[in-house]
Amino acid sequence: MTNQEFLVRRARTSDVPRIQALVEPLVQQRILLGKDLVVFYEAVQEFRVVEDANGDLVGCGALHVMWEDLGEVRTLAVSQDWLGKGVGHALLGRLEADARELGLSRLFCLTFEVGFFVRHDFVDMGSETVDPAVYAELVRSHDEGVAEFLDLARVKPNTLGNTRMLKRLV
Ligand SMILES: CC(=O)SCCNC(=O)CCNC(=O)[C@H](O)C(C)(C)COP(=O)(O)OP(=O)(O)OC[C@H]1O[C@@H](n2cnc3c(N)ncnc32)[C@H](O)[C@@H]1OP(=O)(O)O
Repeated sequence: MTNQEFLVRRARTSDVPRIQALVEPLVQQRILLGKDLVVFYEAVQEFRVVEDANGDLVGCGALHVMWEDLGEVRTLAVSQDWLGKGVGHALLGRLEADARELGLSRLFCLTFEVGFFVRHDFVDMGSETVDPAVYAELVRSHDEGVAEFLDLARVKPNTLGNTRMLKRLV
């Protein structure tokens, strides 16, 4: 355990059903986008999870690389019983460390939890996007998160009410 209460670790394939179960109530509330199990398995290397002293999975979060310098924090979720106990902070810190290790300098997220991310030095992107040459490359992606980053019209239903936020890693 990294402290007496919980451990942040890399996800394993055996965690995937528990990650989906953790996220499901938030999908029902339209806070997070629903994903099929196969999509979670394909992304398992992107995930960090938090387990409590009983080995129960109480949090998850993922880092998705979009471009040379750019990544996205995805599927950051903490179970109801563990909210406000530093699990989200620990997960985001680990994902940021992963991002630095990969050589990224900017982190994107799309969220309703603006206060939490502001307190972690994310800022509202407004209508900011990227330079035209990079835009032309990114727009070729089939990934929904990239489309959300670019603020494309086809993903407006996903972004409605959410805030596009960015953090520059130093
Ligand atoms: C990119 C995306 O995935 S966007 C989606 C973001 N996720 C969601 O919207 C899903 C729903 N929300 C959640 O699951 C959670 O609210 C999260 C992930 C946003 C935050 O998770 P939490 O574990 O509650 O965060 P954490 O406990 O670190 O911080 C929340 C507050 O708890 C308090 N807190 C932090 N550590 C402790 C602690 N050790 N003891 C008591 N309280 C604490 C602080 O007041 C903190 O406030 P701060 O934001 O000013 O630092």
